[in-house]
Amino acid sequence: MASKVQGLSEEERDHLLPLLRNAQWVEVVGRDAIYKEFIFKDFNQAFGFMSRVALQAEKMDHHPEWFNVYNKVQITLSTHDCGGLSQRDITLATFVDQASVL
Ligand SMILES: C[C@H](O)[C@H](O)[C@H]1CNC2=NC(N)=NC(=O)C2=N1
Repeated sequence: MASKVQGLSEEERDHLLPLLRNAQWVEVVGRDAIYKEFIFKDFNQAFGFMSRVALQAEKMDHHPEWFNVYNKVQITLSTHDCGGLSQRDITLATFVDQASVL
């Protein structure tokens, strides 16, 4: 069974969510999750990005919900093990942003 993951505290949310919003992540309505859309030059760039994120996700054992068509990748991050946002989503969001500009 997946062990318990702590959700973000109110203090952590107050600190972290504005930083994420500055980086164009939005809070999903009706669900404790964050979302961002990435547009690349073409499918090759989009899939290269997804490959980098996929390898990191496996390393972290923390996986994105995502949707890709051609050059567009839409990503939702949330932690199923705590039913909402945790530090793991923040860490993965930071990695995703870095991987999107390589
Ligand atoms: C068993 C396995 O470690 C868990 O199910 C992991 C896998 N990847 C995961 N990914 C995400 N986004 N949330 C989780 O709670 C999660 N849990």
